[in-house]
Amino acid sequence: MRQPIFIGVCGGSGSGKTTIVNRINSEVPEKSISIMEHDAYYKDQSHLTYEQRCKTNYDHPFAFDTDLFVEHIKELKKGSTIQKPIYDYGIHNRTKETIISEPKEIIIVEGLLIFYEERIRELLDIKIFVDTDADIRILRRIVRDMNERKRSLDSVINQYMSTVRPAHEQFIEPSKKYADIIVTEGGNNLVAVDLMVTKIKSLLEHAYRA
Ligand SMILES: Nc1ncnc2c1ncn2[C@@H]1O[C@H](COP(=O)(O)OP(=O)(O)O)[C@@H](O)[C@H]1O
Ligand SMILES: Nc1ccn([C@@H]2O[C@H](COP(=O)(O)O)[C@@H](O)[C@H]2O)c(=O)n1
Repeated sequence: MRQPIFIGVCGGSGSGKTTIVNRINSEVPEKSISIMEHDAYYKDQSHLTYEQRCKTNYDHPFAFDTDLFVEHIKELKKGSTIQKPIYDYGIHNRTKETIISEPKEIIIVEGLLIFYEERIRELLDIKIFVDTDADIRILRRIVRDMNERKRSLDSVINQYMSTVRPAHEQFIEPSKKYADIIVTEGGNNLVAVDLMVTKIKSLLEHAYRA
């Protein structure tokens, strides 16, 4: 197998990164893509109590174990299999389990800060930024965090004002300039999904022929 192609999908929280990645993944041949979520690499916080973990700033680069993330991406690039951490937003911590991630032809790297972090950015072959207005992002985040991440409305609003919004302005929005492609609206942008799927299928065809 040739070296994998790394496609980065970046954007603010609630922009639709996960939705677009899942859509692309469901439309390409089975088992041709591995997904590397930067969120899975939030630092292990087992030494802290739950109350202390609630106070962590999860939107700052310090919250992530980017060393391990970069090491794992490089392992995949070399053709090795990795043990990817599994993150549980409900307890603000990694679980004890890991999941095997294999070096497929296409590797999608997803996260808030993947374009901000130069050492991640430089490993990406194609960089896509999902650009969604702030009002839409916060509305989506309220619904998702209350339904899926067991958060109260008050906690979502407080977190948004104290860390999510400032980090978006400081780290995420300025990193948009590194994008090769800017996709509006996220997962329901079917034209963007179709373009990416077509590109990936063509890369796969060349990989099999090479
Ligand atoms: N185009 C869209 N229209 C409506 N809801 C969307 C759209 N894209 C994503 N969502 C919803 O918004 C929430 C956040 O989307 P998600 O893909 O998790 O964003 P991100 O990974 O960027 O934080 C999810 O509940 C998702 O179902
Ligand atoms: N324990 C945690 C860890 C992260 N978050 C928030 O998740 C956001 C990133 O995930 P997206 O799918 O929305 O990109 C980030 O903005 C963190 O605030 C959290 O709330 N709790």
